[in-house]
Amino acid sequence: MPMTFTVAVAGATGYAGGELLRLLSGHPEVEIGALTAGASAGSSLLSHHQHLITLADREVVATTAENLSGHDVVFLALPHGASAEIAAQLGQDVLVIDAGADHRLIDAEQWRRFYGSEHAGTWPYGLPELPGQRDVLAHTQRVAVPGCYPTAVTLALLPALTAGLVSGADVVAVAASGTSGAGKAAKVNLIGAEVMGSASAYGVGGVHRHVPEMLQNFARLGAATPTISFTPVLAPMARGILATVTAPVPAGVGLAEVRQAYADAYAGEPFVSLLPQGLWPQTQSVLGSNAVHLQVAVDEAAGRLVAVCALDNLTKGTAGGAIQSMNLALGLPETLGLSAVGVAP
Ligand SMILES: NC(=O)C1=CN([C@@H]2O[C@H](COP(=O)(O)OP(=O)(O)OC[C@H]3O[C@@H](n4cnc5c(N)ncnc54)[C@H](OP(=O)(O)O)[C@@H]3O)[C@@H](O)[C@H]2O)C=CC1
Ligand SMILES: CC(=O)N[C@@H](CCC(=O)OP(=O)(O)O)C(=O)O
Repeated sequence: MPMTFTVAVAGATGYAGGELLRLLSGHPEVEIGALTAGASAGSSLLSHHQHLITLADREVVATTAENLSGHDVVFLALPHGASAEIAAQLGQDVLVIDAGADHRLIDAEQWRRFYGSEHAGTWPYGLPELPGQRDVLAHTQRVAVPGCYPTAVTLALLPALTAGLVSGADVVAVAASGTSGAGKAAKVNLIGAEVMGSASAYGVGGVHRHVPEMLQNFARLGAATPTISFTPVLAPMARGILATVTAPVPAGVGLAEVRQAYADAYAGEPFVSLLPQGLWPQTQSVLGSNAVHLQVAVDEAAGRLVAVCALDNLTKGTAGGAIQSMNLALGLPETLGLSAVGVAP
């Protein structure tokens, strides 16, 4: 094993690629190698990410197996489909970490239904907080990084599911996301005049492609027949996700029991925190960090547990989670190069 690992980033000009490079620039055990993209190959990295000043001399090249070869680690931050295509051309000896969705789902039929293409197969899922998942990630050359909403919704409900306080049926989740979650490609609904001062729901009615990923995670956590109604909301901010997740809880289950389950489940977690009572998660507190902030309540009149979760979609929701998984797969300390401290205000 080398002391320093060489790392390539495909999709370097996008938002996920940019966040990967911001974090990798401060990682003590990596050396940044090839940076690739699509149509913008041939341009300077700084023309896409002015904040990455320490990489000012770098040029973006085409996303080819040849340009990505010769590295210890390859991060894929490409659109769905493109990552599976290039991944199939990379050797088994290289650690490949896919920030996209191509290798997340187990069920090929669900993939076809929500993504409308052929299933590329299933890779180990890069959510170390799932029980037993650190062992899986410690012995893998392939990682499928979770979607940003599934990370928030899964971590919001994980302790309640593993403690048997909720069954995973009749879950309702509403999550507001910053616009960087939609990527950097120009779209009319993302221009300033449409987004500034306005929040809007989209993907309503069980059609968002993160639904099967959330249900898959609930099943991993013991839910026999999970169901979820998920509504994403576009919020007028660049980064951050605030997810409110509710589920039926049996009569007699009180806040003290619920809080204990969350405190126990996340006691040793470096990035996931149950906030002290009275504090509610806010996106500004986690921005730029790999932190996940949680708070819980029991709505006795409604008979539902309420869990609120905040994370940064580009950090724990993508690039930070990817680097956390990389650290585990390379045998490095899991938290290396990552911070749990946000940049508020
Ligand atoms: N943004 C987020 O919060 C999250 C993103 N993800 C996933 O990460 C991946 C990247 O997302 P994001 O950064 O937001 O997207 P962006 O649109 O911001 O970036 C996409 C990147 O892929 C490159 N690219 C596009 N098409 C091709 C192609 N055919 N061949 C090679 N390169 C190509 C683009 O290069 P060029 O400049 O040349 O167009 C760009 O570098 C996606 O799979 C997304 O779903 C996952 C979780 C959260
Ligand atoms: C605000 C916004 O548009 N968010 C994206 C989710 C981003 C994400 O997690 O990406 P994957 O495509 O890799 O799953 C969306 O809803 O499609």
